[in-house]
Amino acid sequence: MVSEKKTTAEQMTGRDLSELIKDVTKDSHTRAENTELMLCFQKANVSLTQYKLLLCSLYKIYEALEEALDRNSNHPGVAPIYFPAELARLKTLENDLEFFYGKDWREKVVVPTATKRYCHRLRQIGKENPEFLIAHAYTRYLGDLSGGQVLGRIAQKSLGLKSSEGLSFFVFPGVTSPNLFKQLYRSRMNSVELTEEGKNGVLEEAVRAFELNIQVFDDLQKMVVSENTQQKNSTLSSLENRQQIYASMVKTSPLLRMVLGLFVALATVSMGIYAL
Ligand code: HEM
Repeated sequence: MVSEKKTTAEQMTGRDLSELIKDVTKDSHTRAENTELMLCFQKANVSLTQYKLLLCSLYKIYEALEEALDRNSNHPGVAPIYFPAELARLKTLENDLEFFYGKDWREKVVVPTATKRYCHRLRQIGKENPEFLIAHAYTRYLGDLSGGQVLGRIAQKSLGLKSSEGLSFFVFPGVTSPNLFKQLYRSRMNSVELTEEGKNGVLEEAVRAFELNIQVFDDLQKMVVSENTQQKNSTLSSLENRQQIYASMVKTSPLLRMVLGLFVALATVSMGIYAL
């Protein structure tokens, strides 16, 4: 289920991890780009609800990812790709959430089941297979430094935000050139010593990481649809309530009925005079 594109031992021989990981996640990347949420971004059609819900989930995901990376920063499978000063996103997400939700944002963070599942997996491998964190760090950070940069500009335009308020997640002050940094990151990934089994494990984990992201985007989109439906229903029901109140007022008050009758008669006569 996890390995979408099996990489044979022959195909793997002599190839760097950074090349292999890009190869095995190619189809997953296309699927992630084509989720409804990501398509909304690409069409510059992101609503504030969508963006705020995405920030909540990213906050929980980076909290779990960065906790696991920090705890394993000396592990030989993690140390070479550990770049907290350049990459850490947790603080930026806290700032953005405070901007949108206010001081008590922590009480307002809501996430779907898929996000909880993703965080659970991150905590689990942090304890059991820290070298698999390479796959998750690659999927998130290199994605943020690639398509993520365009998504930030689109979000700013879609939401009509001034400056970078609410968008610090997309800004990497410690990375002067995303392309150069990605090259360095790839070379560090390639320097990690892994057995064939370990390498395969990382590749499978990368496909899983994309899958977990896709599930989060799909769940978030369902939440957005259900929030919009709830809002529509509550607008409709308040309209219905108002209509019922007017109707019962007319029914119960003879005076009001008389005034309304007089008003209708006057309007009819005025229209008649106007027509002459
Ligand atoms: C609107 C959605 C997206 C667009 C337009 C987009 C676009 C891109 C582009 C243009 C690149 C650079 C490709 C290259 O250098 O060859 C890239 C790389 C990457 N993207 Fe995305 N992306 C999107 C969504 C995602 C998502 C959702 C993830 C992961 C959850 C992701 C993960 C990555 C990764 C890991 C890379 C680095 C690939 C590598 O160099 O090995 N992307 N993306």
